[in-house]
Amino acid sequence: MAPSAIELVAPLEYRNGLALENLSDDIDAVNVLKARMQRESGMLDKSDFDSEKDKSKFRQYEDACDRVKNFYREQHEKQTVAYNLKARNDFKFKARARMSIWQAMEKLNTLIDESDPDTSLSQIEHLLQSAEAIRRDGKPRWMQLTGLIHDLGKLLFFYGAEGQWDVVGDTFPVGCAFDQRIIYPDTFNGNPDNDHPIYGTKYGIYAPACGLDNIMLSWGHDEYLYHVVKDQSTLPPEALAMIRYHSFYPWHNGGAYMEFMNEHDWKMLEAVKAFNPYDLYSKSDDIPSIELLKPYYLELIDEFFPKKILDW
Ligand SMILES: O[C@H]1[C@H](O)[C@@H](O)[C@H](O)[C@@H](O)[C@H]1O
Ligand SMILES: [Fe+2]
Ligand SMILES: [Fe+2]
Repeated sequence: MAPSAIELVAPLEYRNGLALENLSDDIDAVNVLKARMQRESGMLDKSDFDSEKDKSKFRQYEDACDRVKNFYREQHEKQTVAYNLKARNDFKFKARARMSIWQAMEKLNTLIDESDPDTSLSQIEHLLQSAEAIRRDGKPRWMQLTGLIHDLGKLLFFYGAEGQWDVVGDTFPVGCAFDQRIIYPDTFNGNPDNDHPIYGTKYGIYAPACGLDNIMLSWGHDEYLYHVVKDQSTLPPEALAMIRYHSFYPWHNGGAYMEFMNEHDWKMLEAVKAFNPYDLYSKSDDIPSIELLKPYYLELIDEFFPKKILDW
């Protein structure tokens, strides 16, 4: 019988089954081993077990492992209006850290995103995969840089987050009814806002066509990074929208909450949709070489961030 992908790439301890029983599913196992093998051997070419996945295999939440399901249950129960007001207040008044973009990317290297059924690579690798996919397609430099930084808001995890539930995962508005197009919609039954007399209604605390800028999206890496980048870079509005709304899948992918959009949002929706495939599908690309790519991206960062050291 032909050896499986795991057997082909696994170091001896894995082949003997010692560590494999701890790994929840095949995709985790293959990604972790692939990353490790490539890092150790300096081999960065397409390998013969390459797991190029077909597009319908991404974001399969019904088949996801318990880690992902538990993550969303907790997030959907805890993202309330009250929590979101507190998070924004903390963001405004608490000092966090000062560092460069590249330092931020390196710091994120230890975070494995519990909400993500499609990758278990470290965040720096995901950022480089996204940026490289955008660059390969000949897209503008500001968009390449947006790919490179779009998830840096996950740094929040190290600065006062209550867990991963207020950092990663898809986003959705709070203060109005939770839409059925959000993944695992039933888990909102445990959210105290769900049957609130105002927050539980279609428009809630908002008015039709008020603009997404006036909607409070569940607090996490998108909203946080948007505020950091808006004030400290020269990136265009499209880049800011890509950052702020890239996790708002019920909107850009599901077509929910359109009633709140204004004219500007319709333009931004196009940008966010153009960005999405590079974020999502690059997760099955080869693992990029951080050291080889560093000089190119350091120059790109300098182009749009006038200050080397940012306030996070
Ligand atoms: O699990 C992922 C991950 O956390 C991404 O960074 C986020 O942008 C996505 O919306 C989410 O589904
Ligand atoms: Fe993200
Ligand atoms: Fe991402």
